[in-house]
Amino acid sequence: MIDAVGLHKVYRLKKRRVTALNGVDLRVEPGEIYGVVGQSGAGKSTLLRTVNLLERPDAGTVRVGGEELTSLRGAGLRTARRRIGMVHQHFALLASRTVAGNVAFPLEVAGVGRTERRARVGELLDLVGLADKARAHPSQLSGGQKQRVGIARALASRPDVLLSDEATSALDPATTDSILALLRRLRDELGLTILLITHEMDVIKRICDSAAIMEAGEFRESGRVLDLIGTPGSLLARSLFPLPDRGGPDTVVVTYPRSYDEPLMSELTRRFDVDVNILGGGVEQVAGQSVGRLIVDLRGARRGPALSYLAEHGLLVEEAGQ
Ligand SMILES: Nc1ncnc2c1ncn2[C@@H]1O[C@H](COP(=O)(O)OP(=O)(O)OP(=O)(O)O)[C@@H](O)[C@H]1O
Repeated sequence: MIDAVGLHKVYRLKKRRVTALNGVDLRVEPGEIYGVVGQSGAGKSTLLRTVNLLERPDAGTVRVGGEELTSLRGAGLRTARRRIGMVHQHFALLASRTVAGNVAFPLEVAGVGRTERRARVGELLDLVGLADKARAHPSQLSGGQKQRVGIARALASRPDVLLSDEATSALDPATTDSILALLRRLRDELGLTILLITHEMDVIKRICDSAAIMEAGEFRESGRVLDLIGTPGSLLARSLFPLPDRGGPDTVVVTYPRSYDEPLMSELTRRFDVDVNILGGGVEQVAGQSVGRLIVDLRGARRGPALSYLAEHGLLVEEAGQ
């Protein structure tokens, strides 16, 4: 659905040049929730703004739904952009307009008639659970409610793609949960494709199917979240499951990249007569699976076969020192 290839962007300031995108390739499949995570200055906002051509890349192409946006300008680009909604961290609502007026705004700009506009605004407010707030003004709403208005407005033109610029960063944890749940429901019900940027690993863990870790204008790694977690040396796995820096020569890191019903650790003790001492780790729900990562001391004459047994069962085993 989104296919961006070879994106480069350099900002030229008075005394220096800042490379915000340095050869980024991004592919987001239809109906996928894709998260780009990185620290401040990594280039996430520039990437997001490049996907809908609010920022024109110096090099590279952007295709959305098969259409090459980088080849469009003017009215053609404006029409193509209607297929892409955008949600902002600080909501960007018009204070003087009611909730309904804010949601109606893009429809007015697009020349949609009054009767159709009213019906559509009603549908959208229902969709985000704010039907009773149509006449309220933004100042009367909580942060979570404001973001729901932002989402309803972004969906007004029935886009296929939603871009989310740190949509939950200004919200408390419980409200963040409810907005993430809403985004997932919208993906499921409307078949939306969602590209979000965030500095919170938790957002990746909670709703993303795929993710990229961005640093200094580049993707350090990218792919399906569960595949990345199961890849040796994965930065994403390390960030999602920080482990204590402990252990010695017998210590391994064991990653479960999907849910397992079998009690593998006790099986290991029984079958191979090894001592298993868990030094740290955790199990979390990621992309609908119970995924875990443990740092374990594993000792005994049959340590080697025990580790092979884990690997044969699809677990990733890495020596802790590596
Ligand atoms: N309009 C601009 N003019 C000059 N430099 C810019 C501009 N926009 C971004 N930059 C610079 O480009 C780099 C990438 O910025 P960008 O905002 O894309 O990163 P980010 O990962 O989204 O960070 P943040 O989370 O802080 O917004 C930074 O060094 C930033 O200072």
